[in-house]
Amino acid sequence: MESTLKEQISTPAGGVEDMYGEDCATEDQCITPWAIAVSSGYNLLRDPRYNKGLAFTERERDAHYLRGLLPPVVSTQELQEKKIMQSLRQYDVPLHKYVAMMELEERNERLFYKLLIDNVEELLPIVYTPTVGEACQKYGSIFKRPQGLYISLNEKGRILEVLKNWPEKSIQVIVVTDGERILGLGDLGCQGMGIPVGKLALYTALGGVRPSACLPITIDVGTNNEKLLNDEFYIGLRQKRATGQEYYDFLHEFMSAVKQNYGEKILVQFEDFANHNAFELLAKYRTTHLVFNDDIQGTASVVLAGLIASLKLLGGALCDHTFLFLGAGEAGTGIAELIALEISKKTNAPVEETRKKIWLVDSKGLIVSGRKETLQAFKKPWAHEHEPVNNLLDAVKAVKPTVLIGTSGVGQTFTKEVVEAMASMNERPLIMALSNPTSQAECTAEEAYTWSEGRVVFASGSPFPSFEYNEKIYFPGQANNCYIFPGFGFGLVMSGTIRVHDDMLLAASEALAAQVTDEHYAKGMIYPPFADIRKISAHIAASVAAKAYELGVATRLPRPADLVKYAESCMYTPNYRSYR
Ligand SMILES: O=C([O-])CC(=O)C(=O)O
Ligand SMILES: [Mg+2]
Repeated sequence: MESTLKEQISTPAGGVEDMYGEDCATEDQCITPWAIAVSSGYNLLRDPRYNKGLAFTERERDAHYLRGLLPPVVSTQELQEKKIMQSLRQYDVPLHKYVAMMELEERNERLFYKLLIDNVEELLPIVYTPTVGEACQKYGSIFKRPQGLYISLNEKGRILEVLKNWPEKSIQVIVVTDGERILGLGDLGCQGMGIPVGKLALYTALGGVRPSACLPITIDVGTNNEKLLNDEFYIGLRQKRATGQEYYDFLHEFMSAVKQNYGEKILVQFEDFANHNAFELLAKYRTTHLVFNDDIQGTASVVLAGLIASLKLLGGALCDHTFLFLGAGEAGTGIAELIALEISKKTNAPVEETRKKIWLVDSKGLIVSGRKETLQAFKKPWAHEHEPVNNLLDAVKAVKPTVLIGTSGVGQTFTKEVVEAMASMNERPLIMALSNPTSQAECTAEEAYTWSEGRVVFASGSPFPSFEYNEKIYFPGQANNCYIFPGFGFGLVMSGTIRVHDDMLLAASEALAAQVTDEHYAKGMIYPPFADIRKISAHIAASVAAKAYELGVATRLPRPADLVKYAESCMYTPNYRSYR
């Protein structure tokens, strides 16, 4: 009985499928069909997972009690897509587009993902950075229906019960935040929920994880944001953040409940935690759970990919370059460590040695050995021998970097003087202004190109449009972790991997860099276009899975022979299914 139903479920997209069936990444990830509550008639139109709106066929309208509930016309998904794109384009305000997209997701999930996949370059800045940042700031007013789980201190001792309230049972990926450092916008408390929701939308659209397997979670331990605490529309706990033992005990209850409820292969992505918790949580859980910190590891992997690719434009090997960071938090130290690791693997030099060409500046100036005693643990490896230097411009002059990377969360810090100094020392300086959203970028693409007289190789965390300067068009790259985490996570899930290893991050970087072609290099690009992201994610997933098999942490056996093909065949596609 079960095998017959599974055959029905795995009918190729476009074929007739029992509407009780879920589309599933791999056969053993299928939910047993009878476990799904099925609606018909009016409720079917209200069920975003199955609703097709005007695209229900005559036969489906008869079979599922929809006659009269819809006007006579039968539309196609393509026509629906065209109509919604047209109406989205009429909004001038990005936040209005964001709200319209969220409403679509709540109305018709497949249409939402079809739009996002087919128009990724246009819609990414709406459902993701920069607009998602503004959405979080105003989440109290935007909030209509829960898009994920809210786990607050009120649920202490009952987190397992709360997880069971979520309607979907076969979860593969959780993105969790505690809202303390949302992008470069600071503590947004419970309103940080927009971030896990946005990240998981990309897990599906960019990486191919099916929507029902994704669970956004916001842990609410309070907020120190006075503005929110005094905002009558604030949706979170109205108290200062719990810290210390209370915080760690609560997080521990959460991590234990997650593993108990979903098993060993559930991927937990930590997102936008503050530095002081992010490193500790990652270090604590990476040996017992399948965890990934996007801000430390995902950002590191995407930046390393850009650096590997950029060597075609800059020349030399990675070990020939000197790196200077503004910002020594999760992103800065995460990237620095991965660069040091990659150089170490390539040159056989110990990491302690390869770190020496990587310098970091924090709010107090260059991190140097004289400051070692007062530094937080994650900064200590970067305290090299040097006299004190207390600002970025002087640090650029002292260190003479070939690569300058901004991860401070503070906007407009790559001033004209800083960019000019980089350009005076390097024929082709590489500058990455990674802080998000756009308002926090260290400089704009336009500034980087004009101040360097068009010589810079530039990438930023949030998108900038192409820019014409001296009759030449420049294409800034978007060094955002969304190139990595969807494919990375998909690779872990499809191979049943139980632990993340740094070598998988390196594998993901290499896979992404390998997708940059001569055509892209000719335009000065060091990242491939987002339009190809599904293919890119399949390659990243395959490389990550291959590494997991090599390391013996992948449990899905036998290993598929062609991992790229396997990844592609497992990916969720948003085309409508036919219902019997
Ligand atoms: O969300 C993004 O665009 C990138 C990211 O992880 C962050 O800035 O925290
Ligand atoms: Mg983040």
